[in-house]
Amino acid sequence: MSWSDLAMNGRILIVDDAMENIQILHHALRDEHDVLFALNGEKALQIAHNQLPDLILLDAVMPGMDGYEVCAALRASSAVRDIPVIFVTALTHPEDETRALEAGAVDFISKPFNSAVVRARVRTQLTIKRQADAMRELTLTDVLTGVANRRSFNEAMDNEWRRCARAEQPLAAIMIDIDHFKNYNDAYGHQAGDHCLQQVASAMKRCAGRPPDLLARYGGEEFIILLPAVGLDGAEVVAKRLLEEVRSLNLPHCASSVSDQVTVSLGVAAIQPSDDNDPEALIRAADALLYRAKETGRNRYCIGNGS
Ligand SMILES: Nc1nc2c(ncn2[C@@H]2O[C@H](COP(=O)(O)OP(=O)(O)OP(=O)(O)O)[C@@H](O)[C@H]2O)c(=O)[nH]1
Repeated sequence: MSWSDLAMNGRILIVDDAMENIQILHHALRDEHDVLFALNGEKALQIAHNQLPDLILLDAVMPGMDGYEVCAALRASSAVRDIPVIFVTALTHPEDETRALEAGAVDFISKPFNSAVVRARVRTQLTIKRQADAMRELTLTDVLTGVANRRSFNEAMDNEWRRCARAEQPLAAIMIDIDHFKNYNDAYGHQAGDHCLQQVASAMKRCAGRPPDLLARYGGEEFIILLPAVGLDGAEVVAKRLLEEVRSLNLPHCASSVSDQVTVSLGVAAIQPSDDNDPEALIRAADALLYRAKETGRNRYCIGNGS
């Protein structure tokens, strides 16, 4: 993607209580972007959460929830906190502009505005937003396999833990380790080892691909899958599929005592998150069960409840 691409084809939400103002902005932006609109603050928040626009153009003065309140509500929600907001308003005092910026807006445009200036400012903010998204993606992704990294996993675990505790739903984790991977590296070389990790990661991704499921690289050749709202029975289904999917890669492993192909061992645990336990309990349980799977022959899963 080039610099200029970063500034185009955004999803822009226009929020204004006057339809004619929306129409003018829509006219200014429609050739470069996908435009959504809302006639009040409540609707704007709903659309922001459901459609995750790249940028919001927000009127300050509206009946009911005004622009400042909308901005504060956006900033208070982690799902939409990073969507940049540009105020577009008939207010012109420096205090109004200051208040908007203090509420979290990234820019402030006074009406009447010039369409070319609005387009240029939207392009600038869109570019910044996309650069920030790309940076964030980099900090959360494992470079070799493209799956989530440990930091990303920790964030997801905290969120899902709280979500499952509130909803009184279970949370399952599967810890996965490639069998005799040191021998694999020694036999085939480190580069082949890297390639093996990539293929095993892709295979595992196919087994746990529903939106709340998360596959992460937990350590060198150790992976973890988090399965929100899944109990032990569901996790066992995923574990069986994982073993099968890795076997069906048919990757030769001449230095394994278990099989002539690459295999994995799994520790499968589930827990009911609450105030009386913590994420570590689930990880510890999955890790102990993985250890047991290794001890009892590898190329298998061991399963149990977290305490
Ligand atoms: N190629 C490659 N190897 C890695 C990477 N990260 C870790 N490893 C290797 O993974 C191996 C892990 O070996 P061990 O933890 O001793 O375990 P193992 O040989 O898999 O044996 P078991 O787990 O007991 O079946 C080490 O040799 C690490 O060097 C990586 O990114 N690329």
